[in-house]
Amino acid sequence: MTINIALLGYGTVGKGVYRTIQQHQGRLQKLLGEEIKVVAILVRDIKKHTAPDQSVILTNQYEEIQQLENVDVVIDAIVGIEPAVTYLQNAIEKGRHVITANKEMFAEKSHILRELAKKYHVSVGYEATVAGGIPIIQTLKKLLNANKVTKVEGILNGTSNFILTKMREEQLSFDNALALAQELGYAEADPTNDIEGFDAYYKASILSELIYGEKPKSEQVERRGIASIAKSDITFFNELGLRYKHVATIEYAQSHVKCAVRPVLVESNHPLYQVEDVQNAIHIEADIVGSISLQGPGAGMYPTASAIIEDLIHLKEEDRDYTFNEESALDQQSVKTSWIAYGRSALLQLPEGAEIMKMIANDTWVVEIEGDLSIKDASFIEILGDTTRLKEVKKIH
Ligand SMILES: NC(=O)C1=CN([C@@H]2O[C@H](COP(=O)(O)OP(=O)(O)OC[C@H]3O[C@@H](n4cnc5c(N)ncnc54)[C@H](OP(=O)(O)O)[C@@H]3O)[C@@H](O)[C@H]2O)C=CC1
Ligand SMILES: N[C@@H](CC=O)C(=O)O
Repeated sequence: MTINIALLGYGTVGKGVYRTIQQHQGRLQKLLGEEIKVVAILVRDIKKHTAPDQSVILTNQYEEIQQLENVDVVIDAIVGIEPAVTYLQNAIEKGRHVITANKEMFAEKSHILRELAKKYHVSVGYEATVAGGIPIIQTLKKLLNANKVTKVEGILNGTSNFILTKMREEQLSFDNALALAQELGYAEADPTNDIEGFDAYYKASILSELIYGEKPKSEQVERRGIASIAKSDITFFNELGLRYKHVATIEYAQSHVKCAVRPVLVESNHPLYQVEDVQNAIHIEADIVGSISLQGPGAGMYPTASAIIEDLIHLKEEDRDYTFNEESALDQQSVKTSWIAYGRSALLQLPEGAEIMKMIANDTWVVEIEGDLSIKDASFIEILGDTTRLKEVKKIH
């Protein structure tokens, strides 16, 4: 018996999937009990490509793939909401399992595909949509069997973490670091998605739907990118013991999902401080188990292929609702958060109740507030980690 696959897209991810299936055929056969064969590949511009094997149909017409009678699984490694969602709907209606790496599409249209898949008794795999090679979806599904997840915090975009690391470590300009991320296959076709936080927001949204059964309302999401962070700021804060990281947070509070994607400053004893280059990391807080952290490559050809192959292995698993949204006393507690107030004007805008803890450089203060800061301004940057370790300096003025 053979599991026949149609691959939509033959770029970084599509090629990674094809090569992985070829190179690990023996292992896959042992796991699945069947041979795995890519029978067709869809691309947009056929002139750019050659079929990797004579037996593989290479086409730019989806209808050709839809008409094939022997396809069991369709893997989506193309870009954007349409035509991907229509292709996958058609595939499901034909009784095919689908696997997607396409976060933009899945963040928007997951409900349509999952409902349709239930009706046609097929599965929808989406491990590759979040955090590249980190098996976060499977981990959460296992965790959610017993736990209520109270908060998820993490670096979910490999490209922006790579850029921030290269700007700090190698003094690369923003543009050169981005160009390198594109060359390495980490960035999205439109890298605005990476650097402006859309990609991390799509991923947070997918996690939110799995954990809380609902997506954050886009108009309530604070989404800020990294494009305005200057190399001089990175160096300045690095010398004070703080690293810029682009962090996504999701939690359930006051009966709705709260989501933010923004640059923060991380102190050296915080786990995210060491998460560098294209690495992603996810910290999960859950009520029974406590805290769990996962770290691994967040983008690239083989890490993403690994996530897609995992979905192949879990193909016949049922999709069910994992959500526990009852609020606990813990959800109601307001915690203190630490911020850098950067520049004299920031100090003048401090909200009532804010406490100035110390001055760590000229015109740079650590302040503490209850809960989140309502002022969304670049002169306030949240700090993660132990701020008592930051050195106090004498006031200069
Ligand atoms: N790169 C990464 O690290 C990761 C990417 N992803 C997601 O995986 C997907 C693919 O990413 P990636 O491989 O990097 O992208 P690439 O740009 O490298 O490749 C995209 C492929 O899809 C094909 N394609 C795009 N649009 C269409 C269309 N409308 N019809 C047919 N074919 C189309 C392109 O064809 P052609 O070559 O002819 O232009 C190309 O082969 C994206 O949704 C991305 O968000 C997810 C996790 C990680
Ligand atoms: N562009 C994305 C690719 C993986 O999801 C990223 O950089 O994280």
